[in-house]
Amino acid sequence: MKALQYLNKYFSKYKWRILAGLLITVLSKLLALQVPRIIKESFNAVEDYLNGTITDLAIVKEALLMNVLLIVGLALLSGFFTFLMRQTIIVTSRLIEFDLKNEIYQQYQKLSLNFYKQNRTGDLMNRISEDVGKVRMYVGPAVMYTMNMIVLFAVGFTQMARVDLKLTLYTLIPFPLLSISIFILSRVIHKRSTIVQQYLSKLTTFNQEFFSGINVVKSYGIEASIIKDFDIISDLSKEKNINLQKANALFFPLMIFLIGISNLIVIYVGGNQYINGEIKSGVIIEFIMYVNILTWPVAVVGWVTSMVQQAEASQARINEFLDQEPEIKNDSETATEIHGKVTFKDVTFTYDDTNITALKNINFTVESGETLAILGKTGSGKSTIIELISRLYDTTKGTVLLDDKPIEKANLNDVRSQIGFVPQDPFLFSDTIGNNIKFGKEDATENEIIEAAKNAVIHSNISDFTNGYNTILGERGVTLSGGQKQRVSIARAIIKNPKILIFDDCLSAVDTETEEKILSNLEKVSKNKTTFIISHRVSSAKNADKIIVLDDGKIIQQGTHNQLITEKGYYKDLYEQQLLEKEF
Ligand SMILES: Nc1ncnc2c1ncn2[C@@H]1O[C@H](COP(=O)(O)OP(=O)(O)OP(=O)(O)O)[C@@H](O)[C@H]1O
Repeated sequence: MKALQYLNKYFSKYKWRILAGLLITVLSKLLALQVPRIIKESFNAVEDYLNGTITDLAIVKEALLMNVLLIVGLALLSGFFTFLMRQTIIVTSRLIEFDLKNEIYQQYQKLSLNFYKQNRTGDLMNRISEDVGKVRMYVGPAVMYTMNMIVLFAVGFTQMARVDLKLTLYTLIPFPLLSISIFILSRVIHKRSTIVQQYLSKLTTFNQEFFSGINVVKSYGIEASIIKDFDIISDLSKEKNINLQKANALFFPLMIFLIGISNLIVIYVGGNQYINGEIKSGVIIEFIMYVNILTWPVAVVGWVTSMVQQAEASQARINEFLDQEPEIKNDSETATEIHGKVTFKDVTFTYDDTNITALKNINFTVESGETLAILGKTGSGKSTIIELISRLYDTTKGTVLLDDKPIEKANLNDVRSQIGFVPQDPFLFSDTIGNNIKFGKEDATENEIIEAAKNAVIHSNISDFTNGYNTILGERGVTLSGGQKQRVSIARAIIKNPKILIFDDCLSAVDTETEEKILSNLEKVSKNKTTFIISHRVSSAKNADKIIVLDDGKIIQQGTHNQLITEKGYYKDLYEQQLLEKEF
């Protein structure tokens, strides 16, 4: 129950609704439990007439009619209160479900990049949907059935004991057996449903990866082997589901069997008491009705226990994420004005998950408004530098300074809002092209969007689409080419008008002519902005104020284009090689 304590704050938030639910439950059950007594009185009246205690038939008939009307009235009222009970408690559980989902979602937004690397998407989705659903069963139905059971049992038992204590005790003999066996069965159901849940998670993750990689699957023609893998998981999932259903199927027969035993006891013991003249026949009918009313809450004990156990397991999984502190925290609440000077001072960085030291003792300074080009072989650490500037990670050793102060001291939101980042593999949302560009500046006007698109040399492509900037992208819309996606992503960064612009190898998918155009536009746009250009092409780097060349996480060359082409090394080789390629 420890994990579930987390939900107490929500119980406290909705305490008045829950208390109202409790009150309504008490009323509804008090009314429902009057019915057996009224039926007993009706039977007793008939019995009294038959054995001559009452002689006036009209009185008996009138009593019967009154009782029938009373029962109908009670049933209607009790039904109305049951409706209200569900309205209060189940609605409260939906409100708590809503709050909890929002809380998890907000936490997902806060958590750092590493968290997303360590956890699979299917798992993240399951915790916010399936697990929250299980927790809702605890805050809703489990609470409602528990209230129901306590009220029914307390009131029902008192009423029965008042009528006949001996018969009450006999009637209740099978009840502990009933609750113990249902408790055991519920544990089995719980274990099996946990396994079913795990397989559901595996299936979700499998499908999610398959749909994301559909291009690769189709182009490699490996559908058959994917189907085979899917069959294996889904076969196991089916087997586990059948196992669960076998246990579920035992639930009702077991309950009906034990109710039957209780009824037999009432008939046998009550029948003997009747023969001995200790009770009237109406009491037997009354007790049979109590047995049937009380069995359900007893049976529900096991079910509720299993619901609580499942909710406990789910809440523990949710807490695991909620308790995680974001690795990158915003330590400064005060606003920070960003000018854009970036300094790396003896920076070393090791990725936790792979233990790869991607940067080793890096030192450089880029003045505000300057452009730095970063070149180097693949895997040399270029993107890692960018990740440290955007504070997606913090350094392992050394310091990144922003405007001469450690970047950790700056307000994280201000840092990120002053960075326009174009990643290597741009991501566009399933939305219109215009909205994808506006993503960088929500209140951008149409003219600003067009201006940014022109600077990214994508405007004419967009204009060629029938719906222009209103063209929908993504699953149900147009698929852009790699180069077009890169340029929309560049427009998104430009429109933001940030102090720092970062282009991570984002011109790789455009031809050299378009690259030239974009670079010349960028020169205008990036005036007074600190700009980082990562590239494998000298053409992208040559106009930069500074160039650094990385190899295996270390700076092996730095200087300007004119300096580096005269220096023996990677840059000169690359320059000559690309010059030759151009000539051919
Ligand atoms: N998120 C990560 N987790 C663990 N290791 C990583 C991660 N990202 C990069 N690495 C490793 O760090 C090293 C540097 O990677 P980085 O992406 O910075 O290189 P790069 O120079 O940008 O390469 P490319 O030109 O191919 O984009 C590589 O060995 C890579 O495998």
